[in-house]
Amino acid sequence: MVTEQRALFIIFGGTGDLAKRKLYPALFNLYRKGFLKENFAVIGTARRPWTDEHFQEVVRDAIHAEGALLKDTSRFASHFYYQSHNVNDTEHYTTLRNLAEKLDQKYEIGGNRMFYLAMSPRFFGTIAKHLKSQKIVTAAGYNRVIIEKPFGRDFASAEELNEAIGRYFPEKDVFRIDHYLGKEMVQNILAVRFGNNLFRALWNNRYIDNIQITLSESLGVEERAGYYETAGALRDMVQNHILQIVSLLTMNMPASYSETDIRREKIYALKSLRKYTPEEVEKNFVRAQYKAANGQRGYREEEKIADDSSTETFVAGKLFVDNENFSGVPIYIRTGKRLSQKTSRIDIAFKAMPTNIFAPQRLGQNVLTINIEPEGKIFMQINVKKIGQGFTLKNSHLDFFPTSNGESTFPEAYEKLFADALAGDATNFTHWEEVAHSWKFVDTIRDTWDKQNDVLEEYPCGSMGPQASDKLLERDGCKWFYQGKNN
Ligand SMILES: NC(=O)C1=CN([C@@H]2O[C@H](COP(=O)(O)OP(=O)(O)OC[C@H]3O[C@@H](n4cnc5c(N)ncnc54)[C@H](OP(=O)(O)O)[C@@H]3O)[C@@H](O)[C@H]2O)C=CC1
Ligand SMILES: O=C1O[C@H](COP(=O)(O)O)[C@@H](O)[C@H](O)[C@H]1O
Repeated sequence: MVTEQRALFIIFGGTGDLAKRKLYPALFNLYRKGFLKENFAVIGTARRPWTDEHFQEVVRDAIHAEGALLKDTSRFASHFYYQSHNVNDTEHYTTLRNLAEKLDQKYEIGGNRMFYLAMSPRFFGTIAKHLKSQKIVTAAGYNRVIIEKPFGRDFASAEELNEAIGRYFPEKDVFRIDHYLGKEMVQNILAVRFGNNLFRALWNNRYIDNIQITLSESLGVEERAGYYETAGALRDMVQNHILQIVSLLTMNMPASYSETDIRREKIYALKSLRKYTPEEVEKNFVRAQYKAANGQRGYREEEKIADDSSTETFVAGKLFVDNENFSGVPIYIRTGKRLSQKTSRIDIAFKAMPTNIFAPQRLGQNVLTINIEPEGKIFMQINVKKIGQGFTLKNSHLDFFPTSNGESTFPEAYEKLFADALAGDATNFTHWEEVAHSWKFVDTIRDTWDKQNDVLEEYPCGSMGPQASDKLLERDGCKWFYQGKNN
C-alpha cells in the first residue's frame, strides 16, 4: 500500500558517490510511486560550494530518466536544496537549521526529519551531537537517523560509535542500513521459511545437511581503495551482509512478523554463532587476494593499493549457529572480488533419504536455492521419474521466478529501505545487538589473522577463489554447488 509521507531529508555527504548512485534514484522512485508528493524536501550538504541549481542538475543526472519521466525529474529535483557545510564547524549548523525551518514551512512537512549519514563513520558522533545541540532535531515530528556502513571496524569501535550516537538518538530512531536486507530475495527467506509448513517442518538439523552462501563479485576494488584497504572482505561483506543472511536462515520462528519479534530472534541467532579458538579459525577460515589473470590486474597493482598489501579480497569459511535447530549444521560462506561472476545465492542442501529403495540407482541430493542476484529466483532440485517404460529417476528443477506472474520488477534495495524508514519500520535495519554479536564473531577471526605471519593465498582474477576454499568443503565430503560461470 502506498501512503504519502511528509519528510525533510538532510543528507550528509550529499555530493558523494553513494548519494548519487543510490540515494537520489531511490528517492525518485518513491516520488514516482506516490510515497513522496508535494510535502517533502531534501537538503544535500557537503563542503564543496555548490549552488541549488548545480545540485539539482546533479540530482537529475543521477536519475538517468528518459522520455516522459524527464518532466517528473525536473519537478522532483526542484525539491532539492544545497547547503555547503563542514560537519566539524558548529556555526554551519545554524545556517542548516534556518534552511531546514524554512523548507519545513514551505513544504508543510510538520517537523518530520530524516538525517542520512552518507559519510565516513568518523563524523557520525559529531553530527549527532550537533543535530541535538544546534536544535536541528524538532519537537513536532519524528527525528530519524539513517547510518551507513561500516558500523565500526571491530566490536570496541562499534560500541564507541553506538554510544556516541545513542547519547543523542534513542535506538528506536537509529536505522542502521544493511542494503542486503532491502533485497527482495533476501526478504523472501522469511516468506519461504515461515509461510510454508513444508519448509517449517524441514528447516532444522534433522533434515538440513549444510548451507552454502556465496556473494561473489566480478568487480575489483574500483574507486574505494582507501576504504577497502582498511576493511578487507571480512569486514566489508562477512560482518554485515553474510551474517545477516545467516541470521535470517537460522533464527527461530518469531512470534509475529513484527520488528520486535524478528529482531529478537535474529539477535539470538547471532549470539549463538560458535566462537572459534585461533586453531579453529585457521582450520575453518580461508582468506586470499586476487592476482593478475585473464587480462585483469592483481589487487596489488590497483591504484592506491600498496604493493605489499595484505588485505584479503576473498574469504571462505565454515561456521555454526549453536541453537536448538541448527547446531551441527555446517554453514559454508564465501565472498570475494574479481571472481568469475556477480552472483549472490544461498544453497540449502538436505540430507539423503535414510534408505534408497531405488538402489542401485543413486538419488540426487535435494537442494533448495535462493538466487538473490543477478536473477531473483528460487529453485529446488528434486528426484522425479523419467518419462517412459521402466523406472529410471532423474534429478530435476522446480523453478519459481517471482517476476514471472505479472508482478513488477524488483524495487531497488535502497528504495525499499527508504520507504520502511519513512514508515518508521526498522524490521529490515540492524539492531545494535545484532551488530555487536556479529563483530564479536568477526573479531576472533580478524585477531587470529592479524597475529599470523603466513603468506596470504592468491587466486586468479576470474576464478572462484583459491583451492583452499574448495578443500574446506571436500574435507567434509561436500562441494560448492555454485561453481561459477555457466552454473
Ligand atoms: N559508495 C558506495 O557504494 C557505498 C558507500 N557506503 C558508505 O557510505 C558512506 C559514504 O560513501 P561514499 O559516498 O562512497 O563516499 P564519498 O567519498 O564519495 O563521499 C563522502 C562525502 O562526504 C563529504 N565530506 C567529507 N568530509 C566532509 C566534512 N568534513 N564535512 C562535510 N562533508 C564532508 C564529501 O563531500 P565534500 O568533499 O564536498 O565535503 C562527500 O559528499 C561511507 O561510510 C561508505 O563506507 C556504504 C555502502 C556502499
Ligand atoms: O556493501 C557492499 O556491498 C557491495 C556489494 O553489494 P551488491 O548489492 O552489489 O551485491 C560491495 O561491492 C561493496 O564492496 C560493499 O561495501
